[in-house]
Amino acid sequence: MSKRTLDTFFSSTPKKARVVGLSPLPSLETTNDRKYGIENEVEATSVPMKTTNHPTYPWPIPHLPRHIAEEMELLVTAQGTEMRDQPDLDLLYFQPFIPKSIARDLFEFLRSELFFYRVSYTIKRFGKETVINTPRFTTVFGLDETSLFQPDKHDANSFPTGNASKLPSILEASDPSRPVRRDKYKCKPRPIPECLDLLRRVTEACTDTKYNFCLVNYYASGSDSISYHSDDEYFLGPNPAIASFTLGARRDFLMRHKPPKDKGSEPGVETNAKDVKLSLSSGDMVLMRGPTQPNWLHSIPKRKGGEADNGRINITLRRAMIPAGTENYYRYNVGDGSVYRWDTVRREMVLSTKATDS
Ligand SMILES: O=C(O)CCC(=O)C(=O)O
Ligand SMILES: [Fe+2]
Repeated sequence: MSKRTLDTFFSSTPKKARVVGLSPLPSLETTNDRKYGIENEVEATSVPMKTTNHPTYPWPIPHLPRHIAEEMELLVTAQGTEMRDQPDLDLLYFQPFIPKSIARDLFEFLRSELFFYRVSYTIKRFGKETVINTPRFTTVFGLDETSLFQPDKHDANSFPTGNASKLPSILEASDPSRPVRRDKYKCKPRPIPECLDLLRRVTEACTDTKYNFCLVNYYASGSDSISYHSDDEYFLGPNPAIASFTLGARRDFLMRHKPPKDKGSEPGVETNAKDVKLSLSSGDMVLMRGPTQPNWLHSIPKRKGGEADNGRINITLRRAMIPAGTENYYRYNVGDGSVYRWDTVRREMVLSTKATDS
């Protein structure tokens, strides 16, 4: 089958590729192309780099370099392999979704340009307040289904900038002429930057599913991890579909069936479900859908040595239905701590001197 772009995917007469969301000026992304892979573009030093900005961002996030964006546009017909060989399991596994030709540059770009957090929070465990230090870097963008960001009047890809205490409006999705009540959100939601929104749009086309949140994890080494959990919170609605991408180092992704309710027996015993282990490599995407989240747990366990220490980015796309989802995601993925940025010389995440003004 010939490759189709997002544009042609939705129209009956295939047109020449016009990259959705990319600047019509051919020279705008050359600065980034030189930094993240392509060396031989035309010089365009006087043209500013295109970015997404918003008062909640610690710094503007550049659009994707053109060579990455153009490849991504071609992915709308990517085909995954179904995995439904265990009870209650429904996975669509793309090996890869993002081709190797751009996976490395996309990884380097996102690691360098996004802002990250190392979130701590307290929970009550056995009646005692316990501090949990999230064992990975996180960041999040998006807004639940009940609201919309007010785009900039002149450019649908940017948002009014200015003083964070005077945030631009978030609008009621049911009546976009109306800003939301001041107390609708305690957190300060952040729009999905264009560089991640292109991935969101392409994934929507491939998976026939809508997403309004983009969560990003950075596992700096094999000591970073995520413990067994399921993403089946009530604010995602029943049987939520979650698209989960890997960039950078290969890591094991483990899945196990939840123990049958009220029986107190070992996992898998009554369902005959076997544990699942996927070795996720750069560019892979796993779509978890149907009964998977209510019935299965997943994790990225700690690992000693090997390529894990080169760093891995995970991106998940999800759809939150109500404001409780927005509050939850910002609390656990941004929190109220300091912002980190990748230091290209030290080759590690460092505390940024730029204070978050959100
Ligand atoms: O890093 C991964 O592959 C999994 C991340 C995950 O499960 C999550 O963020 O909920
Ligand atoms: Fe998860």
